[in-house]
Amino acid sequence: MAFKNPQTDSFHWLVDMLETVEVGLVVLDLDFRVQAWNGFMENHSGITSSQINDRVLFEVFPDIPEGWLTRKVDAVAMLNTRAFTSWEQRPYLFKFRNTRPITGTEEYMFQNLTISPLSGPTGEVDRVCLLVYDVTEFASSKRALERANDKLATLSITDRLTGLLNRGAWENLVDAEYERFRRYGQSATLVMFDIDHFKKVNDTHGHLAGDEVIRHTAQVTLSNIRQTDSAGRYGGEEFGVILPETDAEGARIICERIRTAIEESTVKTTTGDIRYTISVGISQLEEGPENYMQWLQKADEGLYEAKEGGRNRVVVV
Ligand SMILES: Nc1nc2c(ncn2[C@@H]2O[C@H](COP(=O)(O)OP(=O)(O)OP(=O)(O)O)[C@@H](O)[C@H]2O)c(=O)[nH]1
Repeated sequence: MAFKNPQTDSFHWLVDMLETVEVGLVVLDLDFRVQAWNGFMENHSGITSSQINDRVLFEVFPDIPEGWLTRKVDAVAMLNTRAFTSWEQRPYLFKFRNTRPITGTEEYMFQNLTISPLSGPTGEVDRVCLLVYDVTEFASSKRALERANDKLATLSITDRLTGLLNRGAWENLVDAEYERFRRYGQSATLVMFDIDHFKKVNDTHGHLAGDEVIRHTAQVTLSNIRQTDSAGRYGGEEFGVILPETDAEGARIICERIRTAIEESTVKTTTGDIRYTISVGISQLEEGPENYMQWLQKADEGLYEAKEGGRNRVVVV
């Protein structure tokens, strides 16, 4: 390690210690010329202290964000105070490959960084010391945990068969839409629909083919609604869609499109081709329902009427 001119013998053991410690230690003068570079930095960069000694850091490591580090170091030197950056703000300063076996999935070493002012004999800050901590294991497990939590959060609101919202999540949105109407008077329309004679599909073609029909229904629905609309699987073969800022007539057009698309399509399964239809109930939110459940009930009445009226139709209530 290139600590220049250690003054006394007793200084050597201190240098040895800093040489072997599992933390990166770099001393820079205020022109960013490297004055010290310990074993950790040598091992991970492949650059020895004699190779980098007195060279400008940014010339050896062009990846280092020069503007950012300059601002940090200037502030440290001017205020004579330490600065800290965590891997969450900036994953690393030195792009070192991650070599740890346990966290082998991470390509680069995550680093926390401390920058400390160092004063010369006159008491003026004329150097800074960078301490580079390898926090890959911690960062890696935290990121894995975050990914797992995200996945769990998604799973807990998603219907496995169709990828639509599950009943609980969808009902929460119906509730939220109802509250928006109560507070801001923003209208919305609710759609409930159900596959006609679905029991016969299952009985004739089997449960797996029935599942295929349910999936197909979800796909047709998704491809006919906007991103701001929310589709959910309400029950076995019953679906719901919230259409914000849409009136009943607008909803009827969308629902007719879905109904026709399904009527005209064929689901090909290993047990044969399946043709099927759906019945649809529509309820625009106006004064009347006292809670979201009553709104749901109204749309369901429309669905019931559609079934009673002969199925394969859309009824607005
Ligand atoms: N394959 C499959 N079938 C399901 C699923 N969930 C519910 N079912 C079936 O869906 C059928 C629903 O039947 P019914 O409620 O009698 O209604 P339907 O035969 O569709 O008749 P109508 O609604 O009156 O037109 C039942 O046979 C359930 O077993 C599922 O996830 N997969």
